[in-house]
Amino acid sequence: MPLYTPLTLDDLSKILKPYDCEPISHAHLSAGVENTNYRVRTRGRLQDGVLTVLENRDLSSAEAYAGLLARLHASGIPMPRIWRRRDGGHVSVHRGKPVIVSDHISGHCHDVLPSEFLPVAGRALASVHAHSSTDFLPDPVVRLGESDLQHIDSFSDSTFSSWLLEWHDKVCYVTEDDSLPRGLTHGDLFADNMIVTPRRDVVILDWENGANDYHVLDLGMAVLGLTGVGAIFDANRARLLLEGYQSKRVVRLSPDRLLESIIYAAVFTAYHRYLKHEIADRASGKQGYYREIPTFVDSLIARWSAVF
Ligand SMILES: Nc1ncnc2c1ncn2[C@@H]1O[C@H](COP(=O)(O)OP(=O)(O)OP(=O)(O)O)[C@@H](O)[C@H]1O
Ligand SMILES: N[C@@H](CCO)C(=O)O
Repeated sequence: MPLYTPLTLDDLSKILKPYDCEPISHAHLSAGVENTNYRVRTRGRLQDGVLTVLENRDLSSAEAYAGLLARLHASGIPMPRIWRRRDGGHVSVHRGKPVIVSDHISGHCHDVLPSEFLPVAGRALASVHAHSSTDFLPDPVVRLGESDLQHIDSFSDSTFSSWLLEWHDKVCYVTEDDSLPRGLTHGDLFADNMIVTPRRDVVILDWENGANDYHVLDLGMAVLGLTGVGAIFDANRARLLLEGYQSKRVVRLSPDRLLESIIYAAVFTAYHRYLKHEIADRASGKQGYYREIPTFVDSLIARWSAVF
């Protein structure tokens, strides 16, 4: 992945001063595509940190995001603790870009979550959905608005544009049903946003899509993010994820509603992959990545009844 903001030990030393620690060593974490992440070992803190340059936020949006992370961590959500500066704030600025630091979580970040951890991931998502307050939660992020839909018309892969628009038309009603339970959602529960710890728990990273949204849509995103093997939906993996979720959260899931929520999450994700890797950043090394999603949706529809 591209390294948007290279940082030297000297840069880190300046950034970390308000957190009362001094960097000893640092290493770029190359897995993410949106932000720049470095792991840092410091004198002053026992636990390593992950320093994140929030590449797509201004200072006030970064402060709101950091405040959300701090509140959610304090309420017991399984996520890294964000570091607080001496002056009580969480955000520093490096060359005009906002920077936050969180605890580094030891463990393993899998490309494909091994199936034995799917119930654990389901339980972790249920604990997110059990969060009771909606104070300070951002508005839904997993949405395509009018300008997105107009933009799709201009994509040079016209087969893909038609696929996006047709499916959006069929399933967008899932974002408009106010009778459905809503509350805290993660909005991007893919394997690369989870660390499996040595205690075999799951810690959830990257809350950039965190919002007050429909739980079923978030569960749909998790099915999209965790049940594929290659680009193919696996009914047994979905069963394990849903069993874990339902072991902690007793809800009646409508298979049809969940299927359409997964497809909405798929349309949203495919659209953003196209924007990111085919238009905005053709050097990301992920060209053609969006094509996995229509393949996933075909296999999902063919195999969905095997889940129940
Ligand atoms: N607190 C942490 N502890 C351990 N590893 C971390 C931590 N934060 C990030 N990482 C590692 O860095 C990778 C990228 O992190 P993250 O997903 O937050 O970045 P991003 O650029 O926002 O990525 P994307 O938008 O592609 O999901 C993770 O997949 C994980 O391997
Ligand atoms: N989960 C997204 C990446 C954004 O975090 C994807 O698979 O394209």
